[in-house]
Amino acid sequence: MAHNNLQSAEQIVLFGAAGDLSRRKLFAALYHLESEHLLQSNLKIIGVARNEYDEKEFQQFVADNLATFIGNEITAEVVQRFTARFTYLNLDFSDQAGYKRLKDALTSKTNTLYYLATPPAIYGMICEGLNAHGLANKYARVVMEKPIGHDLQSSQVINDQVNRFFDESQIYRIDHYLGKETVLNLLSLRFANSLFSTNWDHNCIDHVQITVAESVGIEGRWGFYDETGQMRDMVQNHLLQILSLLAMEPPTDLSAESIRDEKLKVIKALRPITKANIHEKAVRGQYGKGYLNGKEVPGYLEEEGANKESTTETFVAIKAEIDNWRWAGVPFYLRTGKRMPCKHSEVVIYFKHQPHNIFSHSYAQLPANKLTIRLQPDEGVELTVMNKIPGISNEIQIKETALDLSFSEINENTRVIDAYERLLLTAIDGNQSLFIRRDEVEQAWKWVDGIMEAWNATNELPKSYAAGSWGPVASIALIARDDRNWDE
Ligand SMILES: NC(=O)C1=CN([C@@H]2O[C@H](COP(=O)(O)OP(=O)(O)OC[C@H]3O[C@@H](n4cnc5c(N)ncnc54)[C@H](OP(=O)(O)O)[C@@H]3O)[C@@H](O)[C@H]2O)C=CC1
Ligand SMILES: O=C1O[C@H](COP(=O)(O)O)[C@@H](O)[C@H](O)[C@H]1O
Repeated sequence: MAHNNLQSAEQIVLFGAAGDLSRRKLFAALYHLESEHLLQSNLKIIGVARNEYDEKEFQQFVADNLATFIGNEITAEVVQRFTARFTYLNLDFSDQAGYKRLKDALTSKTNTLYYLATPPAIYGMICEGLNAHGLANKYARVVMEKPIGHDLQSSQVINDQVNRFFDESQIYRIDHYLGKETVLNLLSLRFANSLFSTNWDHNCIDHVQITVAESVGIEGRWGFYDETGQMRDMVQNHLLQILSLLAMEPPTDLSAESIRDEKLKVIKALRPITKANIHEKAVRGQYGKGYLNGKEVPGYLEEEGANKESTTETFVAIKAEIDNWRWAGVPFYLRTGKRMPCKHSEVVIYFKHQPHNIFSHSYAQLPANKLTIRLQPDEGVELTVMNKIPGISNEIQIKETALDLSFSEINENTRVIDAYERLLLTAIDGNQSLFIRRDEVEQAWKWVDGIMEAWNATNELPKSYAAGSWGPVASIALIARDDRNWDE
């Protein structure tokens, strides 16, 4: 088994270089790193896919996609410098003998990052090809895209296939939410501010809400999405990663292992949701037709390529509970869906009410303090506090006031870095802290599988909601039962 020596990669091999992810995200992210002079001058990138391109044609393909997906911001000089790094190899990944050509195209004994931008089902086959030609060596690291499997068992199969040839220290499992500025800021907010770190538990916090709403529908990938659904596509990875960063104990330092150890403990402590309590704890929905920005949009079953019988969920709401000392009695309400009114992701921490109200002339019940972390768009942090209304009246009058830290205002001239830029740079540098360890992925599947099994056992269909709404009525009831409301 090879172990990586943690120096910067000098070669990137991009498997699936003609695919959607490469075209839309990876070329653009690497281009931005190039334009900011963050790529070493000797870094080479080899695109590998089935299509027939020669080197010049592939460089043109990269340039065309930069123009499409970045647009006017690109400059000819940077495009020229960037595309000159690319070569191309035509390879069917099932052709094990063909990896000899890849070996010949690479410089040996050089740190090499293999980016698997392909369907996860063929990760094992690619790793086997690399190994057969001596490329799964100590100079290699592998980036794997999500989803790693469809459930715990299939995820174990993929992880086993890759782990046969690569040590965990060489494997970088992507969850692009961990590359987002605002998600990373959860660490600084929690652990660099005593105001929050000393008030971050069941003594002070009433409950937490995590919303990841998207206005997009299925965007021409019905087949893929229908096999997956919102639970596997968003909850198993992105929402559980956000939840574990919010709920974890302070890591001893910022190293990959310290953070991953703490995140794992949170996922392990999630209380199982079973057939016995599924109705109380979780809601799944599927969008019907509706209106978004004044325009009629089709329902999930009317999308192009849809199977009219599909029961796949496009919306999930969950009341998650963490069975540990810090979070006893503090629910974490999660919700995520497609075709919601707008793209809007946020975390809201509701603090506890004051034990006694001396301002009852102003408020029958004092509103609790609330910390809102806007993940996207309009990234920022807002804390609501009670404040005196200026004036000379006999009684002190108070009102709820927001301390608003909008990132675009405080970082006015700073470009918002795309998650893939940061993730690629850290993977090139051999830093695993923003990537997910195998046990985290598998523990997350275990919890999610339990919920999926419970749903299947009920034989109930997902609840319908109109496109452009905030999800099925049942998701409002889920939180209203506890005498709470979703943040508006
Ligand atoms: N697209 C996105 O926004 C996101 C994608 N992902 C993940 O990234 C990965 C790639 O997704 P995406 O780019 O959308 O998928 P695509 O299907 O668009 O691209 C996959 C690429 O792999 C190539 N490929 C597949 N099988 C073989 C093979 N046997 N031999 C040679 N080439 C092969 C395809 O070639 P060909 O065209 O010839 O089939 C294509 O170039 C997946 O794991 C996906 O889940 C994750 C998050 C977002
Ligand atoms: O991983 C995925 O994420 C996107 C949402 O990502 P964001 O960065 O735009 O919030 C989602 O649309 C997609 O279905 C899912 O696979």
